[in-house]
Amino acid sequence: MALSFSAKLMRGVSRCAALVTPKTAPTSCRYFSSAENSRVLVNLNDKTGVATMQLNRPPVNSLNLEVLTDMTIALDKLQTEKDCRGMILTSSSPGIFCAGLDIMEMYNPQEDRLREFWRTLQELWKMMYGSRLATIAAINGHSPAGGCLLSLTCDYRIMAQGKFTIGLNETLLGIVAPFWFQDTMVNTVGHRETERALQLGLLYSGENALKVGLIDELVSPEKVMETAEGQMQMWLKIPDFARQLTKEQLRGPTVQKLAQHQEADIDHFVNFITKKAIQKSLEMYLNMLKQKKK
Ligand SMILES: CCCCC/C=C/C(=O)SCCNC(=O)CCNC(=O)[C@H](O)C(C)(C)COP(=O)(O)OP(=O)(O)OC[C@H]1O[C@@H](n2cnc3c(N)ncnc32)[C@H](O)[C@@H]1OP(=O)(O)O
Repeated sequence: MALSFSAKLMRGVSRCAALVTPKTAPTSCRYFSSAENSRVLVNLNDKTGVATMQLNRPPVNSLNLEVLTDMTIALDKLQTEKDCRGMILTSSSPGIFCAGLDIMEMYNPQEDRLREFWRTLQELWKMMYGSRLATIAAINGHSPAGGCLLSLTCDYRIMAQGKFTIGLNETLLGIVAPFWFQDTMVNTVGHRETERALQLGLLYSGENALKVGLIDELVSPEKVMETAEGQMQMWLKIPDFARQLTKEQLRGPTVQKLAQHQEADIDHFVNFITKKAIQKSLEMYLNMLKQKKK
């Protein structure tokens, strides 16, 4: 019998999210670590109640089914830790925050896996966007497409200065950002800027992202984490219930919209991505990525 998503999540939690304290860990830090979930590195500081989740899938932290599953399991686990109040999302590879969805999941896909991949992304998005935790994205490198989406689910974004870019560039791949990607962007930068950004597949420099409000701060790469930690302290000064209810009022309707159309969105995604013309566009984009290296 097929397991529901939440049943899979629970199975995953008991399987891999045990809290382990390595000998070298500071006593206030608990690490969620096991060979199985090392694609995301998570630790929770018991003194501050702040967790750090690092994407850890070199070379570019592209999001495949396994990474998305591990993130979902880790976030679920953190949210059930009553002392955990905030989370900083970052990458273990300075220079690359996240290259977005793993294009190989969408190129020549097996339908069952493709469906599971998309459902897991939907679930992660709903959990992140509606999280009870205060969430801050410490964007320490490039953040296109799904990487930008992940950062947009957070409450605050800090990006590293440099030649890094961020944006929902799906149209450059010949694909279309679904309505809930668009909604998240509209809620952040407004309708007009989203129209321009999504149609043109804009990848913003840090300076331009700051101008349009896609990020909240632009700091030198070595200051990204300490800025995130400082900002988190401000968010945690607010009583949790007041902050959480306010977030729920603002974001709840957007989350509900996807929840109500989730199955139709999966059908639409599978139907769209498996079209010959779309497969051709993905192939050309993958070739372009490879050519860029030569
Ligand atoms: C209805 C449909 C909706 C679908 C919504 C889709 C959302 C998405 O997120 S689609 C993915 C969009 N992502 C991108 O456009 C980013 C593509 N990548 C890049 O631009 C760059 O890789 C970079 C700026 C993120 C990093 O550049 P650099 O450090 O120079 O690294 P390389 O380009 O050499 O990449 C190394 C290696 O990784 C492969 N790769 C990069 N991104 C992806 C990806 N998203 N998925 C799969 N593979 C990726 C790249 O091809 C290289 O592979 P090798 O040549 O085999 O080493």
